[in-house]
Amino acid sequence: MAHQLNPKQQEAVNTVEHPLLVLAGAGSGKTSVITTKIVHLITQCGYKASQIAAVTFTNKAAREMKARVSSLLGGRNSRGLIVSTFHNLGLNIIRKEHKALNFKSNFTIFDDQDTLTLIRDLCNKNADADKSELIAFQQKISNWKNDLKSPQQIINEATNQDDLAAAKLYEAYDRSMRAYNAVDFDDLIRYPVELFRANPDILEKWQNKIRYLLVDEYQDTNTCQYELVKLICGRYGLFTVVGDDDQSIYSWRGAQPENLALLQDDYPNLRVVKLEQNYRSYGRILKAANEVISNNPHVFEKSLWSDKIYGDEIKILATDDDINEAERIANELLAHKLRSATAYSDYAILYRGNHQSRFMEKALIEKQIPYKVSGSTSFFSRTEIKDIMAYMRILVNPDDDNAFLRIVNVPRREIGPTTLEKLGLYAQKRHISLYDACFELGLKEELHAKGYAAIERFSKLIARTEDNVKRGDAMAVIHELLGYIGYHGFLYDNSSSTKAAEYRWSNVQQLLEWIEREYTNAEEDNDDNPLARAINKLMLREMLDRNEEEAEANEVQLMTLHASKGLEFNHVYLVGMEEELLPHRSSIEEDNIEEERRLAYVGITRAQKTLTMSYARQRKRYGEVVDTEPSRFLFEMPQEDLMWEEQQMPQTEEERQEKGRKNMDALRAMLS
Ligand SMILES: Nc1ncnc2c1ncn2[C@@H]1O[C@H](COP(=O)(O)OP(=O)(O)OP(=O)(O)O)[C@@H](O)[C@H]1O
Ligand SMILES: [Mg+2]
Repeated sequence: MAHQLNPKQQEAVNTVEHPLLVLAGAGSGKTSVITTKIVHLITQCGYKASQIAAVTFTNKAAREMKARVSSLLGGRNSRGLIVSTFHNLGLNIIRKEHKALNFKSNFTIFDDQDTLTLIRDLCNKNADADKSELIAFQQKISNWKNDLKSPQQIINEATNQDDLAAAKLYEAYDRSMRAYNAVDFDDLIRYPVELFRANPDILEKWQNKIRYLLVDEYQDTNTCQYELVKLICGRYGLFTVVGDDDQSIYSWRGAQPENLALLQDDYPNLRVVKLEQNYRSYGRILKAANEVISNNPHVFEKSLWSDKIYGDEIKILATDDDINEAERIANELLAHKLRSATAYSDYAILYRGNHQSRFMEKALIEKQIPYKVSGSTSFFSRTEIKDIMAYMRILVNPDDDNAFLRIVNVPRREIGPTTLEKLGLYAQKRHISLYDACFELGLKEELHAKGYAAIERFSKLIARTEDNVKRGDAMAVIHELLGYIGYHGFLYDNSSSTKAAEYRWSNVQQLLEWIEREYTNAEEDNDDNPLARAINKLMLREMLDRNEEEAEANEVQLMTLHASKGLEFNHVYLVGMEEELLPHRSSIEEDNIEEERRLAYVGITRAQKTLTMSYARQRKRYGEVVDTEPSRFLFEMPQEDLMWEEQQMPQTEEERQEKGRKNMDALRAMLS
């Protein structure tokens, strides 16, 4: 299965003494270079596997890479090889260096929802306050962290009252996170960077450990991640990074394609290798992709060619509405499968936003087509999973107030909002966590007897369980806890049907299995807090991806365009090709079409053999049915390679002119 590398790829693999950037378009074998290079370093250059770290973008990609390396190494040892995401690498560093960072070993990871709750509390807003303002704050804080700015710096830089207020909020946020013994996703990168900057000895230790670093999807690293790369690689810059500026799709997380250019400044001895042969897609698909992306301005000129066959025309389905679109796609897929004797796993359905999967799933279920939705949030954003995770989090870190609030009344314990408010005030006054406040004598005087009794029952239950976890078989204790609180029955009382309840309960079982597996691993590593380690790992959604791995059976893959990065499928369906969906409305408003075009480029280049696209003429948006327009990107593709199911017949004169203008623009762009 190992293929012969072309000379350029070989050059990239052999360049070991210089920092190296591989800059190349989709499907040109960048990831293959990384995999082969790891093997080369171990077998030809005297590196131990444990001295090499490779950073990928998703856990799924990390797993695939690890498996690939192991198989290429044959019998040789790949023990200690680090292949992980930036966040997992950061988590590892924090875990090992938590003392220097002033965290307790049982620190928790807050997800976006947790941090939003915290921000809401800090702003003194109630639960149904307008979210958009809070999200804006959340985004601001995230940006500051990614730019490695401390709260103090931001406060000093503030020039008006609004800025100052936001800066103060950042400071309060930071303090609270410390108090909770918690970190957020941005901290997973920021803290290692701060740690390394402040402690040369710790940095040296890590530099000695990681002797060679490889980074995939480099175009999506942000300032903070780049800083981490620079610190780990030190002066000599023993690294290989590979990327494609045309696939940069995370600007909203602070990714800067300019980092590609920065490398040259920071490492004057940088070597650059460009790859130009695409090994993935049939000619027509590659041509369409190239033409769409040629509408973006380019810093780095690239040209991709393929010696594969030209392939079928790209089909464009015109459908009535979202439901019809889903049914049509399911039918098309089934018909294609019957005609060409393929497996379900040869197919992927890609979309712009997670919400688009709903109708798709329904249609697939009706046709009994096995499928798998992969993505970063679906499983872990389920209520039952969040509930159980909150129980787990409070067991490993009782100071986690968000977890406390999530489950204090789940299942119902008759603890009313007034009681909670008083508890909150009390804890705030005393600068302690909600959980600790439960045990203070002073609290009793503040609460009604009934409220206090309920709080006491709850806190004692947690204390008892925590104690039992420490003493013995944590998993048995957890199962017992769920039995005791009657979570199973609670699900039945709170689900729309028995079937829904069963499904939710099976999710809980699934989660417990994952926890158990991680717990056992941690125990085998003699971790002094195995449950904490297991829960933290889960918080990083790693288990969700593992679920995908198990399911890599014979199933159609459903995912967002963002999640599809780096992957490839024989037959790709790109749905919802409409204005305001792809390109997304917010990007149109912000005049950020280029990023949307890159997203379309990522989608198109996932396809190996066939590509089908669809749009709906009407779609439900925020509860309202609206008329839609086919995406401008459809008109940017070479029209001779498309097979429109329906001739585009604009209705009014105005529409006709608009269409004509679009077509002309597209044509001009193609010719230029
Ligand atoms: N020299 C080669 N000969 C034959 N096939 C190759 C060669 N190099 C890579 N491939 C195959 O081409 C496909 C694309 O490779 P790979 O995923 O490494 O590309 P990539 O540049 O990382 O793509 P993306 O930009 O989408 O991440 C894979 O199926 C890979 O096995
Ligand atoms: Mg790749």
